Amino acid sequence: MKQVTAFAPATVANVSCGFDILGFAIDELGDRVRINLSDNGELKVKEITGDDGRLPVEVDKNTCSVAIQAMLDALGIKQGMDIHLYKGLPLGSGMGSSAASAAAALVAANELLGKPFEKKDLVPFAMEAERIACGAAHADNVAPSILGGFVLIRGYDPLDVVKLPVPDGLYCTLVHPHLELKTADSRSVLRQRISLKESVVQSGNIAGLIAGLFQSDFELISRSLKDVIAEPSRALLIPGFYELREAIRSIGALGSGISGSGPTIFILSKGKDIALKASQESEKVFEKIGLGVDIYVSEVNDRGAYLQTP
Ligand SMILES: Nc1ncnc2c1ncn2[C@@H]1O[C@H](COP(=O)(O)OP(=O)(O)O)[C@@H](O)[C@H]1O
Ligand SMILES: N[C@@H](CCOP(=O)(O)O)C(=O)O
Repeated sequence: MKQVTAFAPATVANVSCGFDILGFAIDELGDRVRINLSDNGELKVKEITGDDGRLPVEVDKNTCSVAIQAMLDALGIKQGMDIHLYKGLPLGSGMGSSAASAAAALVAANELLGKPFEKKDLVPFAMEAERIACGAAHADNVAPSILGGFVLIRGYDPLDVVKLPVPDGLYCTLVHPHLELKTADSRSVLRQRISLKESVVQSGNIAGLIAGLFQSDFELISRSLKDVIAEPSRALLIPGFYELREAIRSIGALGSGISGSGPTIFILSKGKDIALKASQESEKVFEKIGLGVDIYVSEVNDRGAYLQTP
C-alpha cells in the first residue's frame, strides 16, 4: 500500500467546565489528509488546499508533519512521505483546526506503516503538533478528533485519556462568527491563578457533567455547563456571546459555551428540533449584531478519525 487518505473531525474542547481536560467530536466537518510513501527518506508537505495559502509548508511548522515526525521518532525510523492536506476547517476558529490536521495525518501514516500503534497511542504525537500550533501541548482537541465521542484527559503526566459515553439524542449547534482568534492569543488572556471558591465551583461542574454523560441525565448536563475559569476572560473577545446565551434560554437548550478558545460558540440540546431552533436563534442574534456566521448542527461523532477509500 503506497497511498492512504484519512479524515479527522472538528472538535469542541473544554465543553465549558473542562478546561484542557474535556472535548468531543463533531460529525462531517473536518480535515482530510492524503499521504504517499516516497523513497527519498524525507517528509514533505506537498500540497495544501482550503487555507487561502496561509498555512506553513515547512515540516517543523505544519501540524501534519510535526505529528508524523513525532511518530517516526518514537519508532526510531526514517520514512519518506508526501503529505497532501485538504483543509475543511477554518483557522483560529475554536473548532480544533490544527488538531484535525494532525489527527488525520497520524491515522493515515499509521496505516501506511502497517498499524504499529493503536489509535489511543497516537494522541501524544498529535499533542506535539498542538505545541507548535499554539504553544501548549493540550490534548482536548486531538484526543476526541482521533478517538471520537467525549474524551476526558484525566491527567497529563502521565497522559491518561478516558473515553466517556455519549447520551442518545445529544445534539450540538456550532455557531462560528466570521472572526479569527488564535488559540495562543486566547490562552494569553487567561488568569494564571484562581481562588479556592472558584476551584470548588469548577470541580462540582466537571464532576456533574461527567456524571450527566454516564447517566444520560440531560438536566444534570445542563446545570453543569458552567465555566468560571476561562469563559469570563474569553467571552469578552466574542461579540454576541452573552446575547446568544440569553436568546436560547427560552427554547429549552441545555446550555452554551465557548468552543475551545473561540470564537465559535457551542450549544448543546436534547434532540435535533431544539438544536435547529438554537441555530435559528443564533442567526437572529448575529444578524442584529451585523456579523456573518456559519452554523452547523451535528450529533456527537463517536467514530473519530477514519480512513477513506479513494
Ligand atoms: N495543518 C494546520 N492546520 C491548521 N493550523 C495549523 C496547521 N499547521 C500549523 N497551524 C498553525 O496553527 C494555528 C491555528 O491553530 P489555532 O489557532 O489553534 O486554531 P484552532 O482553534 O482552529 O485549532 C495557525 O497559526 C496555523 O499557522
Ligand atoms: N483547551 C484549549 C482548547 C483550544 O481549542 P481550539 O479549538 O481553540 O484550538 C484552550 O482552551 O486553550
